Amino acid sequence: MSLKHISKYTQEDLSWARSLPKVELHAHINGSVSLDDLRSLALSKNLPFPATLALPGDPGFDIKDVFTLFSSTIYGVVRDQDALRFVVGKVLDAFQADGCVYLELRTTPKKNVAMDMDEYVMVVVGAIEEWLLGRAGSQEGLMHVRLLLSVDRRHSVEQANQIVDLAVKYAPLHTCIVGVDVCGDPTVGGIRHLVPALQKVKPAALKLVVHFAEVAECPEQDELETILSLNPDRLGHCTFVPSHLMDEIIKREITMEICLSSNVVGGTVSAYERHHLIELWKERGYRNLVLCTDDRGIFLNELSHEYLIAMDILGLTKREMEEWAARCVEQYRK
Ligand SMILES: CNc1ncnc2c1ncn2[C@@H]1O[C@H](COP(=O)(O)O)[C@@H](O)[C@H]1O
Repeated sequence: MSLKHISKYTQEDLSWARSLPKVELHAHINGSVSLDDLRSLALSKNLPFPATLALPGDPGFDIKDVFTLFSSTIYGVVRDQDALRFVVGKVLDAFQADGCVYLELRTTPKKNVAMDMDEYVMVVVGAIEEWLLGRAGSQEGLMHVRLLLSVDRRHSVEQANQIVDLAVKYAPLHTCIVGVDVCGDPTVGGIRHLVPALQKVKPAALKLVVHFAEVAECPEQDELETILSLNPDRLGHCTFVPSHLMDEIIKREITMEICLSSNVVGGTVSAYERHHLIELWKERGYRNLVLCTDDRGIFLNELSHEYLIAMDILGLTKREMEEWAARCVEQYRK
């Protein structure tokens, strides 16, 4: 797993990577909070929290276990407004401490006993605005924070419509809301049924970001073509993209969100040294790539770790890495 992998770096390397101004575009809120923070939260609310969990690094841990962690543990704790506010604050603190200067979070609005989807979005937005207000005028450069509302591939088209409508409704009122993401366990179900809802995103001047070819077994053969027909702004993972579609992505200069540790720890890529980033960077010469953490609470991967790992597997110098990071900052932190 990533922490073991980065043990070869010196403290000086880590400090350098942390001090580098960085962009994070692919971070799920409930996957970015640390399990220790969730444990404390559960304790303070008298909620059950398993003594042992299937965790990254355990034998046989794979991407299915990530989704089990969400359903069996994390959502059992993050289930009211207080908990959600706490989680958002912790995630923002963590990214700021890691040298992130532009953070695009994403989260799936949820209806539960404590709130409906609309209230869920307002709690997240309120927590972000409060966090930013609390740091206005501080010595540290203020991180820019933006938010995508996620549609889960298991949602019905009605749920997806509700989420897209929330993004359309709130984006003009809250500048942090910038678009819609499509996420969820990639091993279950396709997304064709969601197309009528997703088609409304771009005409509303919102970004469309989609998890793309994350696992080898694509639920529906033509799913990838369908996604590309929606003209997405960014694609996440892009692990199992057939060559002709990769040509198309590159021709259109779509940004790819590269999640090294998520893919390796989740077992969809067998080793960092075999990650598709290497082919994209070296053989295809593609540069519209942004390193991301995905679920740093689960994978224990700071964004600065991802930078060190990428530098290592691509054989880049610190200067080259600084140039890459600076290009990302220039592109996203406007
Ligand atoms: C590992 N790769 C991944 N691939 C696809 N979707 C993922 C994911 N990691 C997380 N999520 C999605 O994000 C939700 C948790 O954050 P929020 O409750 O929305 O903040 C998960 O339930 C899943 O749908």
